[in-house]
Amino acid sequence: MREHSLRRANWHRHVLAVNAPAALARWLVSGGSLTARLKAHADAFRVQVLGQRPAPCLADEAEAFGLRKPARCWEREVLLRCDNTPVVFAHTVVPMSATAADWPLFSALGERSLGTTLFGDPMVARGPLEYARLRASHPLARRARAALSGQGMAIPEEQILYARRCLYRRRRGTLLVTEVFLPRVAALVPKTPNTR
Ligand SMILES: C=C(O[C@@H]1C=C(C(=O)O)C=C[C@H]1O)C(=O)O
Repeated sequence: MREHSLRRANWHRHVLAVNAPAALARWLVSGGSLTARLKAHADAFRVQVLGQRPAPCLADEAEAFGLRKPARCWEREVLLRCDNTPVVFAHTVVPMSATAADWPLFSALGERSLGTTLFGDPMVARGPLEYARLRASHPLARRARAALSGQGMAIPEEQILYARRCLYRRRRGTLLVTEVFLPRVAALVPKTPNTR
């Protein structure tokens, strides 16, 4: 069944526009690497790779890239797991127009976090965060739900999922990361008292 990849979300520059519960809003606006922050809330952190393959980007991703229609991209989808609980579904797309020199580490990442390659590289420019409420019909909400099926953590269809996205640039390449925050992220507790 076509997953309505033309379904778009309304992406906002200000987090208040998505009216997220406070426990989620804190994660949506968190600066720096999400990986580093999640690691501070878990004894064990894992990037579970769901797939990395060629695929057309979504309609609202084409818009973010300034393209008139979806372009073929390298697509990477992962679940970020804290103490084996999935807390974020992350979806990253790199237009095929980018060269290996633009994102030298992307293709061979495996279960290493993408964040470690983005935040450690002075050549990477990070754009502003954007926020959205994803209804069940949004392709990324569908994929996040599908990724959790069979893990006893089914998300009710009527539940809104909160997401953020960020455009990164390096040399002539662009890379768009979208993070869909799963309900269980709200229950994470810092492992060290001064972590927010
Ligand atoms: C961008 C980051 O990398 C994280 C890791 C990702 C991956 O390995 O695919 C994708 C999105 C992020 O949540 C980060 O840590 O901030």
